[in-house]
Amino acid sequence: MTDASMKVGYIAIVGRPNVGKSTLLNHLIGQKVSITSRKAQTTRHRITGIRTDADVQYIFVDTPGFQTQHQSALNRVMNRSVTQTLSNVDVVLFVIEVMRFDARDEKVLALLPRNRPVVLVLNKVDKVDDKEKLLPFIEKMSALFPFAAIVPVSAQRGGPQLDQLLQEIRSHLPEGTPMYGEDEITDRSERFLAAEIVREKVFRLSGDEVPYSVSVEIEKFEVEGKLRRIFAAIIVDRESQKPILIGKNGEKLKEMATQARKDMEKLFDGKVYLEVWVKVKGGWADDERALKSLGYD
Ligand SMILES: Nc1nc2c(ncn2[C@@H]2O[C@H](COP(=O)(O)OP(=O)(O)OP(=O)(O)O)[C@@H](O)[C@H]2O)c(=O)[nH]1
Repeated sequence: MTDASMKVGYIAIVGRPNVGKSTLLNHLIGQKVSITSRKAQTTRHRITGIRTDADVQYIFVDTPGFQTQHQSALNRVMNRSVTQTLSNVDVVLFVIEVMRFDARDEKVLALLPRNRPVVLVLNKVDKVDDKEKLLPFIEKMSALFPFAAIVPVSAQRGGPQLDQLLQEIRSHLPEGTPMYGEDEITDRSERFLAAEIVREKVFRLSGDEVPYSVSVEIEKFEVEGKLRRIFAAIIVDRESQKPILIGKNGEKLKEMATQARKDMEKLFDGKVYLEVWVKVKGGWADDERALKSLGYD
């Protein structure tokens, strides 16, 4: 299929943690693909969201939260990933919280490419009572960088501002042939998305007690007509972290699994049977589980 009037391109979303990048992505593609959480830094994977309209295909690249507080190896890798992402896209969306521009935003600003269009997205405008204050803020921001455009939005509420943002992005995309089918919203597998959903629930429901080293592995993913059977392991480093996730009488784990299952059913548009358990990395629990799972079918 070659269609000269079709525009196709990559868009990176950058910004310090918690400005609403994941929320924005979810609204722009109309489905919950990237994970969001009140807790900063939950997006560790590079996630691609795809939106296909009649004459344009937007391929969104979500980047890990830009970490400016600690200089761990992980954070350095994350920052490097921001830089790499930016050198491979057609448009950069730099997201900040409207009326706020702090030292952390400044560090992200320093990474922005000069040879690509950068659109400044002022998110959370719903929090601004006095809209008159907006204009001076926009003026202040436009003096900092040659932005291609400055668009105020509420990623949470959506509305016409998001259409305006899409139009703005479209104007910077090159003409091309669509790379994905119309109904594809992500090139990530359902397996990957299932793991992301479970991981989001872990962060949402266990507050600050759980370290970022927690990961989720999908050990089995079976599809039977419209039913999906998903077996997910939450992997922790130490035995002592297990009870935090499991909770009293297993209640916390049960709640995580219930919420995750509901999200999955919405996303996959079908029934989900979900089993979630906590596993200590490299521990004996692996073997026990492996044995147990043999007898499942
Ligand atoms: N009031 C308001 N809150 C918003 C808006 N957009 C996002 N939020 C909230 O801001 C918080 C952070 O949103 P995320 O989308 O997880 O932020 P993020 O930038 O992806 O964060 P990291 O993954 O940590 O980099 C959540 O509690 C959102 O509900 C908005 O337009 N208005």
